[in-house]
Amino acid sequence: MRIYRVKNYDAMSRQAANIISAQIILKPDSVLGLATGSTPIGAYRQLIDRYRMGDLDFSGIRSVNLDEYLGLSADDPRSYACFMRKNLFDAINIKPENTFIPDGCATDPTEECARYNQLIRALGGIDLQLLGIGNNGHIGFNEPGDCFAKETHPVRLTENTIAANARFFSSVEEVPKYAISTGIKNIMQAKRILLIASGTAKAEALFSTICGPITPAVPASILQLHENVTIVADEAALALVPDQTEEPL
Ligand SMILES: O=P(O)(O)OC[C@H]1O[C@](O)(CO)[C@@H](O)[C@@H]1O
Repeated sequence: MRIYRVKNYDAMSRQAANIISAQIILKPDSVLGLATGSTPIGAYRQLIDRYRMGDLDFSGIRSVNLDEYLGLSADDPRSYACFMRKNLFDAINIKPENTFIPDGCATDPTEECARYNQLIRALGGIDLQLLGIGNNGHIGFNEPGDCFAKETHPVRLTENTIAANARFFSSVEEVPKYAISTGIKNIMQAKRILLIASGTAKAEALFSTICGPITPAVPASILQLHENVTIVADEAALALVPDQTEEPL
């Protein structure tokens, strides 16, 4: 694991964008695994700025998102499909037909999961998987449990996640209770993983991820077994992790 300890959210966003930009430049037809939530928004803004400056070209990039709420259509402003259009896709030259997100309105979620797994395989796998982390240690919507979830699957969200994500809805009651998430196996099969985190709310989860035992009770702890993981996190998020700083690129 390579850990970059940076000052704050802006520095985290810049450093994450540096890594994603390098991936795009070195492999213009990369498959990027993308994440939602507040954490990646700054990195997405950086990528948009670099695209506008003429420094990045997304025309050959394919993207697969980690997850989607069940019951929200791609047009629903609260869906992750809408989040991605608003925060990244509509502002860059990625081809809409090259962006993939599980269908939250699939009539048969299990079938949708199988289709999504097949899609990731057909794309040749994920070159760089961007991850945020839930304050309970979840990655994607892989919630703490008794075993590591495998491939894309329907999930019941924990009360913790529902409460944490209520800020994107008008009330906690509106937050969907179920989602479709790619699994730990999909994530672990990515060639490279970039996990980003900011703020004290993530400190315990990050400590357990990096320093704790590998356990499905902390889904992100499995990342200790991946050979190419980079964590970019700010001082607040890394407050409990002993300092072994590497200088940012
Ligand atoms: O970046 P945030 O908003 O703290 O969310 C953290 C995590 O929670 C999710 O948004 C899902 O709850 C993940 O996609 C994300 O990695």
